[in-house]
Amino acid sequence: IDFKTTMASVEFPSIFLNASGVNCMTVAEMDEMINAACTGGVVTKSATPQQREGNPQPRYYQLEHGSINSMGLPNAGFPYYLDYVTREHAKPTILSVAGLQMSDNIELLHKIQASEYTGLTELNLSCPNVIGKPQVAYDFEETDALLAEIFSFYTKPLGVKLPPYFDLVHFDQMAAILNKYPLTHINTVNSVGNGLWIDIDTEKVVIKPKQGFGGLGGAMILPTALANVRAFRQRLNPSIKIIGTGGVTSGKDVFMHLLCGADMVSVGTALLHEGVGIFQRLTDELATIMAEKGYTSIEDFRGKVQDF
Ligand SMILES: C=Cc1c(C(=O)O)[nH]c(=O)[nH]c1=O
Repeated sequence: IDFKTTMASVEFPSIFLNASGVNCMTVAEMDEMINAACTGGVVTKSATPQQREGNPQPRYYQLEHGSINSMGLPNAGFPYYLDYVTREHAKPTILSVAGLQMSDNIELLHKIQASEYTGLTELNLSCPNVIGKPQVAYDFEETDALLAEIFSFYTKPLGVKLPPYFDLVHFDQMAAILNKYPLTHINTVNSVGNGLWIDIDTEKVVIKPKQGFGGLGGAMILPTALANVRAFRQRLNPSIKIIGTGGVTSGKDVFMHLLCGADMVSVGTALLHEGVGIFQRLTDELATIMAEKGYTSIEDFRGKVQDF
């Protein structure tokens, strides 16, 4: 069974990607993603105009059923990632960018528009860990204004990385905004913002930044991720594809994301813990499920989750 897929006329040899932020900070990590079996390509760490150290450590902690992080957008800086994605690679790249304010986002997209890069870009509207900065995608007016400004000049393939929403009216409002713009895709969900975990022996929080508040990932956020994938698939123009992210640790989870309508699936927390070998495992497990059910193509079941 081949799991290749096409998004914005870019052919991905597999539906699997890394979640931005995991295994994608350096050339070595991005090359490892591209060279690994069963990956569709690589998504870069969200790039800011300048290189950033990020928040003080410890800023990541593994929980029993997931993770909590307040990395603070550490990255090598926009030129580093633009240079990487502009070079030839065996598989496609998605350049992730995250401004620290509106003007950064506009500036970065002007630079990409003017560059040689013709691949996909993903605008991260959902970083929960830049101290003092709200997630743009929770401000509907700002998101609308930003996309209007961007699409007044940007003509290359562009998607957005969204935070999870938890209210059906918010899905309606956000989808109505997104449907106004020629987006190639949405990537949903980013981490569930500002969770908290405590070590009861020390009675202290487990990460240093933001008094222990950080974005949640991993198995425990799978139900939230599935709801966001399904809700946006139901509401968005079919031309806007969906990268399903959040909570994937097994072929079953991939199958559920696809049933909800995901076109591609990305893996964060589980990739960090298992390494790039996870993509062969997810491929094999998904193929086994499909064989058991008599499906020969993802199109046999994509988006076909049934109501009760
Ligand atoms: C880009 C910053 C992000 C970060 C971070 O660098 O703190 N963590 C996340 O879980 N999601 C993000 O979008």
